[in-house]
Amino acid sequence: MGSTAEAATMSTHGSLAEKKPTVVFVLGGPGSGKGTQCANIVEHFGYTHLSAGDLLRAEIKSGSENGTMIQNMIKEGKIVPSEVTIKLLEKAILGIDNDKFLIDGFPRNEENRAAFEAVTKIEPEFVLFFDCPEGEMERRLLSRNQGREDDNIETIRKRFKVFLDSSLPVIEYYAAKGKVKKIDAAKPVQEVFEAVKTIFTPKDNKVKHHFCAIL
Ligand SMILES: Nc1ncnc2c1ncn2[C@@H]1O[C@H](COP(=O)(O)OP(=O)(O)O)[C@@H](O)[C@H]1O
Ligand SMILES: Nc1ccn([C@@H]2O[C@H](COP(=O)(O)OP(=O)(O)O)[C@@H](O)[C@H]2O)c(=O)n1
Ligand SMILES: [Mg+2]
Repeated sequence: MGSTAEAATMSTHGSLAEKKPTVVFVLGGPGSGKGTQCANIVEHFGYTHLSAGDLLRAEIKSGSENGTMIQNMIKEGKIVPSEVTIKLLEKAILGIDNDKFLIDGFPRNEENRAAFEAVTKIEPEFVLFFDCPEGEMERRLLSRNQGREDDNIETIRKRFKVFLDSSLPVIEYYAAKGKVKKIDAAKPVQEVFEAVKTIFTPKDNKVKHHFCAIL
């Protein structure tokens, strides 16, 4: 998490439309395990993890002029205007010397999606979608213990509604383009990561492993 906060304060050069990094969007309901699995992917596959929520929380802490507005929206489970979030993502990506990024928790609505596309001209490689029943997500959020102001039952219910009304349509948009890789996220962390690994492992590697196994 520290790395996203640091990156957000680093100097920037050029624009995202120029840098054109490889981007994977990591989506799923609140508590589906996006952050947990992104940490695993970073360790094994050389991506940099950027959580839109972490960047927004760092922006509140930095005392920025938008801080109070962001804080109020997060408390209500609402989606912060794209302009703010995209600026933070852009600054982070341009400040990090890598060309492969996991963008976690973004785009969360149609406005996020269309604005990112218009500003950066970047199409995601694919969209990783962690599919998890609401009851399981609720249990996880209520025991997350990270001191988050939005992990209370009242805000959690609002976040679930925003997910169904605004975020699922974005996933459906990419599904219609054949870009969604759906994962059953209700299983234990390690089992979910086995499924994630299959997606990130290059195909020729899979073939090699297969031959090694039968030799
Ligand atoms: N597969 C899993 N099974 C059980 N608990 C999980 C699993 N994945 C994550 N968790 C826990 O659930 C909580 C939410 O996970 P997190 O990765 O923060 O989700 P998200 O970023 O999607 O909100 C954390 O406390 C995390 O440790
Ligand atoms: N693209 C985004 C991502 C998060 N957010 C805000 O940040 C909150 C927390 O997002 P998060 O991704 O850290 O939450 P989790 O899904 O990880 O639980 C959301 O409920 C929104 O209020 C946003 O406004 N726009
Ligand atoms: Mg998260």
